[in-house]
Amino acid sequence: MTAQSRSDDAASSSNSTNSNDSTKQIANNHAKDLRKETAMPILEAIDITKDYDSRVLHGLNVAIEAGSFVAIMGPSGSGKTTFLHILSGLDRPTGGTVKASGEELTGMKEKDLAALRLRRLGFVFQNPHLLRTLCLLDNIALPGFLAGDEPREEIVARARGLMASMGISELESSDVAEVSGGQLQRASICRALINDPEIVIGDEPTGALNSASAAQVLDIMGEIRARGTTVVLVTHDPTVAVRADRVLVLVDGKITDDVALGRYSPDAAAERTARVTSLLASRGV
Ligand SMILES: Nc1ncnc2c1ncn2[C@@H]1O[C@H](COP(=O)(O)OP(=O)(O)OP(=O)(O)O)[C@@H](O)[C@H]1O
Repeated sequence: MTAQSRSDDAASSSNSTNSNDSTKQIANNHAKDLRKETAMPILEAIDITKDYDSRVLHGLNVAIEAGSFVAIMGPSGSGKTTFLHILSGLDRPTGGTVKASGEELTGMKEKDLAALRLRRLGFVFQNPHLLRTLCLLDNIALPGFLAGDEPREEIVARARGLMASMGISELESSDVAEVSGGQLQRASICRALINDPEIVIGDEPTGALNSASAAQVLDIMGEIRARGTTVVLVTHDPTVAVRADRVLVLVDGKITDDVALGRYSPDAAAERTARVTSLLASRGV
């Protein structure tokens, strides 16, 4: 066990009570009015292709419903991250169209895309890209300041509420280098949520965490989604994918499987894990 994972374990056990509260508070902070949902997909990929030296995405079509939790899986190099970046406006496709709530991202100017990413999407990566020059509270509040829609005190209050909900209140003034990987990832989820996004995008958000911290992050993701925020994750890990209600498998830049698992419940975890594992095995993953 590494020093980092030991400190994650300590953090996760000392924060277990907070984590239970966490979910309620996230819910309050990020409750979406489900009645506002429409039948229009919140994200839609139409005939997406991407060429580097050769073609890596081959005409992908996916419609993601508002409020759903989608896991994208597949072998290394199959195009998962490329597709996620295109879906979320971090990258542009070579061909095809991406729509967010019916609005085309593909032809948007970079300035408008950046504004959309800032206000409507929240990103959680395997390695949290927090700024070393800022304390955790300021890192979390920063996207709120950048959006510039609200008084700073309100943004800071929301950042504090999110930190409390994730059990990391005591780390407000900490430097990025002073906290464990699990705590850092919880801070990066707070940052992703600060502008109350419609969609949380994750690229292996538990990939660098020990199992206790990973489970905590997954519980948080599940709660975010349970309140109506759409969650789209890339993952290699079947224990992450079983939390999703839909699993897409990408092999050689094509969607080979699109499987509806239904809502996660812990009682069905083993059965769902077996289903996802056998699906991946059938694709040679
Ligand atoms: N910026 C780039 N320039 C050139 N080729 C790239 C670039 N980004 C990705 N690729 C190539 O595109 C293909 C798909 O890469 P991508 O990272 O999307 O796969 P992945 O399924 O996410 O892989 P992993 O699971 O290992 O992260 C790979 O062959 C990769 O080498």
